[in-house]
Amino acid sequence: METINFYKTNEKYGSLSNFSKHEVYYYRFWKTSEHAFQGMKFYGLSYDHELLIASSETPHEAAKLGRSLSPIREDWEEVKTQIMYEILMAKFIQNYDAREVLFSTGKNKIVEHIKNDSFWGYGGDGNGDNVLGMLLMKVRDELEKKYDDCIIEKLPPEKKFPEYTENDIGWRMGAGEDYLKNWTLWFNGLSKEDQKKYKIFHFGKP
Ligand SMILES: Nc1nc(O)c(N)c(N[C@@H]2O[C@H](COP(=O)(O)O)[C@@H](O)[C@H]2O)n1
Repeated sequence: METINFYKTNEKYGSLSNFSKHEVYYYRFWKTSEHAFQGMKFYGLSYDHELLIASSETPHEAAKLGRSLSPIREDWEEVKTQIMYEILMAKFIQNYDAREVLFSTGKNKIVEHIKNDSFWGYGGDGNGDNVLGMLLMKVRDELEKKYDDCIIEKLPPEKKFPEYTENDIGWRMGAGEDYLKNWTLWFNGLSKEDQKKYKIFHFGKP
């Protein structure tokens, strides 16, 4: 088994970094998964801080803000790993090209090669916890297993809500609106080949 190190976003495995340019929808739209992670430190606590991070231009700015603004959520240490997992799931479901990079790591070990972070990364001497690498491997293994099933199980909006007509107000509010928004993000994140497969499965033609 090889070890795959990643750090800089312009390198081969750069899409695995939270700093890679992949938009994520997680409670709201964020420019990168780093924006999402840093913003969640203030979720339900300070909308102003959340908004400041959401509107920051780069993931570096988002990280700087997230590490300097205060106070952060009291439960942050307990919830941060689960939140990172959910954000990564969202990122790799919603971004086909990033998912391809993740899948290209095969069964190999993934390590965030960062010297000054011994929680999320390898920590300089290899004794770091590498939590980000562990989560990426978990997301990779779960998505690889479920992806095909997911394509088949996720109903098109018109099949999920057969009572709604094409211009129904139900698509612009409540459950119909949420489903349509999430479904569109999910569908747009599929490869062209998977979109075709999905249409054939549900509608009998691409
Ligand atoms: N590029 C980069 N620079 C650093 O200094 C880092 N610590 C990281 N690691 C990433 O930072 C995020 C966590 O930040 P907190 O310190 O918990 O606020 C997470 O995305 C790590 O992957 N990256």
